[in-house]
Amino acid sequence: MSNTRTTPIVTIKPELGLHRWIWPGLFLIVGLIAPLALPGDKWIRVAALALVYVALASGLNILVGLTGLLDLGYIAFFIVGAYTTAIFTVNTFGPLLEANPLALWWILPISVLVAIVLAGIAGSIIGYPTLRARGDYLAIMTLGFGEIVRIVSINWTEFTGGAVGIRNIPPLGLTGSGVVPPALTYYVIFVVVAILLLLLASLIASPVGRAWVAIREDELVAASMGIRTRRYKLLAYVVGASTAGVIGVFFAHMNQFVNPDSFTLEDNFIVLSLVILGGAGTLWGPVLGAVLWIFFQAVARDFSVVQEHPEFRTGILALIVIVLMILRPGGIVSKRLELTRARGGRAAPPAALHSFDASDDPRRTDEPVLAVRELKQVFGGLTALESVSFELRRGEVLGLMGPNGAGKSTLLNAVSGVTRATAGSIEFYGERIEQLESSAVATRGVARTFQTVRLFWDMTVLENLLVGGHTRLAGFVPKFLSPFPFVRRGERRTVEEAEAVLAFTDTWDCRDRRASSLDAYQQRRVEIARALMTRPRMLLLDEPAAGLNESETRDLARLIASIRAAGVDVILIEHDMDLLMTASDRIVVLDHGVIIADGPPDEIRRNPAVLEAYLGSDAE
Ligand SMILES: Nc1ncnc2c1ncn2[C@@H]1O[C@H](COP(=O)(O)OP(=O)(O)OP(=O)(O)O)[C@@H](O)[C@H]1O
Repeated sequence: MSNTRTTPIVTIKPELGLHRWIWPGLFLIVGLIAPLALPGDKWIRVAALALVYVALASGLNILVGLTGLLDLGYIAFFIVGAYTTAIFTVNTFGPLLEANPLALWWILPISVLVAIVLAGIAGSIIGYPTLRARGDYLAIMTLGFGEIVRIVSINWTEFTGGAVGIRNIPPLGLTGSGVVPPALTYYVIFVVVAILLLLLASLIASPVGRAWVAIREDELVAASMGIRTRRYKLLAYVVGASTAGVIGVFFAHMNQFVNPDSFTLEDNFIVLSLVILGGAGTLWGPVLGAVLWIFFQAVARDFSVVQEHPEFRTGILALIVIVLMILRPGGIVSKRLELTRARGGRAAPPAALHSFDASDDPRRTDEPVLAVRELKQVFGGLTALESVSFELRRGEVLGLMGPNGAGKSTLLNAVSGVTRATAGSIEFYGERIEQLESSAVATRGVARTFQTVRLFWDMTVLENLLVGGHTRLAGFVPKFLSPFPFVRRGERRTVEEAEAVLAFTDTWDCRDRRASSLDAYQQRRVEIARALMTRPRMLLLDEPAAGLNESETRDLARLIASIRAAGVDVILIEHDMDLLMTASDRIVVLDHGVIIADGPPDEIRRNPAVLEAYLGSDAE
């Protein structure tokens, strides 16, 4: 069988030079001259409001666009920020500010810090229980949370002033009192939003951003690369919430009052629409979406039909989003996000794999690499595995065969932590791993591929491999600090390693190709390369030859042999008997969840129980 390409080849190279400064340059220039160019104070106020929505949409984009987590209660974090500063500057420090208005310049940073902490806590409160929820459940939970915060703001009268709200919040002037020109307020908000965008952009360009996109693309695979998915999802909530909290503070000072009418349920949908309109998952899409919408809304307000029916404005937004989703599903700025700028060489480096020399192995013991004992897996009424016991020894390729539905993939899922076994034990280098999450199993040195190839389709091949190398890119905290040289050095080293692995798996030519534009054999090899990037000690291959032709299968056998020679032990599930018999040192045969044979390929070939199970009546 030969492979046919179904999608055109898409090559994506990082933007270098001046090109990458177009959007930030445009934002800075337009942002700086806007108050000078706009006709009058009314429009400067509109521009300041647009900046508030830029920050809101960019923060929500971290959740919805990058990480793929729907949040319909996002405005709650904005409310937290706005009320924090209102309570601080009016209730707590009000008398002090009256006596000394300049005190605003130290009270404001405190307000911002407290807003970050409170909104961050609110973000983790909503984030934590929703970590296991997706889709509809997540949407409803976030919507509910948003409403709880709004209702609390209405009813907690002694703190929030109830329906009346809090008035006389100091303006964003240099003196902290008096009448402040709108242009000054605008520039303060512009600086804040520019800083927020810079922080978000550097976070997105760091390994954290790549981990978020990996979670959005395929959470299960991201976990099997060692990414602690719950931690990163929680981080996305905290970052998104803190962004809304900070801009909430400045919004309150801009308006000089807050009350429950300042924030409606509808605002959640508007901000979400702006993210989608501009381009979810892009850096500049939400910025553009917010600016266009707020200005459009301000223009529309002058039309009599909109004055009579203000609800038309939201209706128009909904209509625009629907039309855009049909014509341009990626949003106005549908430009793909760059997930690394690090570049290696132009020519293929020497093919190499981080090899494990058993003699230096500090964990070297006489124990087997993997010992599975009495493993049982029950799905509802179906027993997929029944008391399965076997071992993988050092330096071995272990074949796993059995008819369809025998339980092979179920076994691999249990070993790699994708599913939790019902009973029994799994030891990897003497350590019990059957209760561990798949990310923890991966960090201990177990990598895997999937029966149906599961790449991060929207990423390039190199980016796929960098996700595989994620756990080595410094600790959790430095992963945030992408602009700093030591993180970039780490990234460059990982890129070099990825390129060596690409050469090793003979996929160097695909380095900058979008994964979705690879042919079937390239996909298989890239999936193996990505697994090898985790520097595994054991590699689990689930039917890697499915869909390959004869010569590709022979190549694959050679690749498996060189992986083993590099010190990685392999468990190979395969229906292709030639490959299984040539590549394996020993074969375990499963049938109906039970091991019926375990021995060298020659013995298995002649084993009557195997012939009976595999070939049925043809065995005779
Ligand atoms: N998550 C699940 N929930 C319910 N049943 C499952 C689940 N996963 C697997 N099964 C069932 O467990 C049995 C074993 O399936 P498994 O995929 O492990 O077989 P396999 O040996 O890998 O087969 P194949 O060679 O066709 O991939 C099948 O009957 C399957 O329907």
